[in-house]
Amino acid sequence: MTDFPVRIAFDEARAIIERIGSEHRLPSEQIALPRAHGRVAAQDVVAAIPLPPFDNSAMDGYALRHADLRPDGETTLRLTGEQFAGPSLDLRVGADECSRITTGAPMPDGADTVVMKENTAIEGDRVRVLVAPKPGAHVRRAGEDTRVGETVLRSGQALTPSRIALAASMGLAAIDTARRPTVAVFTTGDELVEPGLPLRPGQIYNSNRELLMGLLRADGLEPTAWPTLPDEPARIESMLRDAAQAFDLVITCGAVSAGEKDHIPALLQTQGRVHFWKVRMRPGMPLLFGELENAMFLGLPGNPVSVLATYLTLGRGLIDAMQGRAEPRPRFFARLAAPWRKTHERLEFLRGRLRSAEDGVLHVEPNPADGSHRMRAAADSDALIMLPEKVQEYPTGGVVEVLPY
Ligand SMILES: Nc1nc2c(c(=O)[nH]1)N[C@H]1C(S)=C(S)[C@@H](COP(=O)(O)OP(=O)(O)OC[C@H]3O[C@@H](n4cnc5c(N)ncnc54)[C@H](O)[C@@H]3O)O[C@H]1N2
Ligand code: MOO
Repeated sequence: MTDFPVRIAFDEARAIIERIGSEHRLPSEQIALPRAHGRVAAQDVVAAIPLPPFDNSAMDGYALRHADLRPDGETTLRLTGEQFAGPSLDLRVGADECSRITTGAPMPDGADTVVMKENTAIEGDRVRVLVAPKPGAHVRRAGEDTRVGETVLRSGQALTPSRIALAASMGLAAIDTARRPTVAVFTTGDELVEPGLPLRPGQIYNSNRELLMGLLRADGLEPTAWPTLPDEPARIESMLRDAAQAFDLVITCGAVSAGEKDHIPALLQTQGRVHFWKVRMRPGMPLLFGELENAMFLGLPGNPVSVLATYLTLGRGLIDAMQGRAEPRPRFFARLAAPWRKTHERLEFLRGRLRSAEDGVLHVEPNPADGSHRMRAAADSDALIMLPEKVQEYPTGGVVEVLPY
């Protein structure tokens, strides 16, 4: 008898992870803008200044009054000043006058239109306007992008470079963001050898550590890799406890299935807490989610492709929830470029390669090597193909959800 759900549906696993992750939301901290990239905003940003802050020119040329231009043919204006991008010189353009202006420079008083330099000829202090611009041409109006008081960023949004740049253009030097989880990464198993060392019969190189560290780093985290756990319960317990006291999230891979050396589920049941064990998905079925000491605990199955699939489909969601990310990640759909037949009823995250054709349709080519140890197939692919529970036949051209990686 267990007091936690076992062999649950993927959607249920995702819902539990999102709920528990949000309950363990990390505190927010104010952080300098250059360090906020990739984090999640923990405050709304309301525009305190308009954007652009003042009327300014969109072109290098001459600022003039449109009313002075002759409707038929050229007009000659008197050049009375020059305003470059920089501090405003408080210039004024009067009747039949113009002022030299550069892109981004404030519009002189009186001027309402800019003529591009290329459409003029200059003779001493006279400017001939060869091609008349339309009224108001090439003027960027104060506040046309953002008005004062508008909410331009919301708490829970991911801080992309464009959003950081928007905050910078409002003059913000720092922003409240969710603290990023600290993550301890463990691999397990007496068969593992670090790359660079000789391999003895029965041993394999540790590839999951690089995989998991890379996935976490690509999501903006700074994970810490611990030495590989031996298949020995006392040492596993002491190392995992150490990590769980100091980190927000502990992620292990391996030792969560049914083997005699799969010690992690028992450890969590007796010394921590299990929120669920085993999800009806392939790969990744023996996934374990719980808590140990102060940390959230994610026990990923050891097969390398299971690590990839469980991190992308559930691990990332936990990290998002812990940071209070409210914005759903974009979803993508594609047409199968070849038919597929599942040999089981579980939800499958098959690997495949995306390509888009000129008709604007995204296609995905399934890789037939579907075993969860087939890292080569995962490396040759660039997306997980989601094949729902129960359905087993997937015809060519059928629409499937894909998760690019
Ligand atoms: N009787 C059962 N056997 C298995 C079940 C089951 O339900 N009943 N589930 C299978 C499924 S599905 C998976 S997935 C695996 C998961 O097992 P574990 O999470 O306990 O992982 P391990 O046994 O430790 O390792 C599995 C596999 O992956 C290799 N591995 C482990 N760590 C690494 C690493 N860091 N780098 C590269 N490769 C690694 C390991 O050598 C094994 O080959 O269990 C099935 N069995
Ligand atoms: O579900 Mo396991 O993850 O086959 O590989």
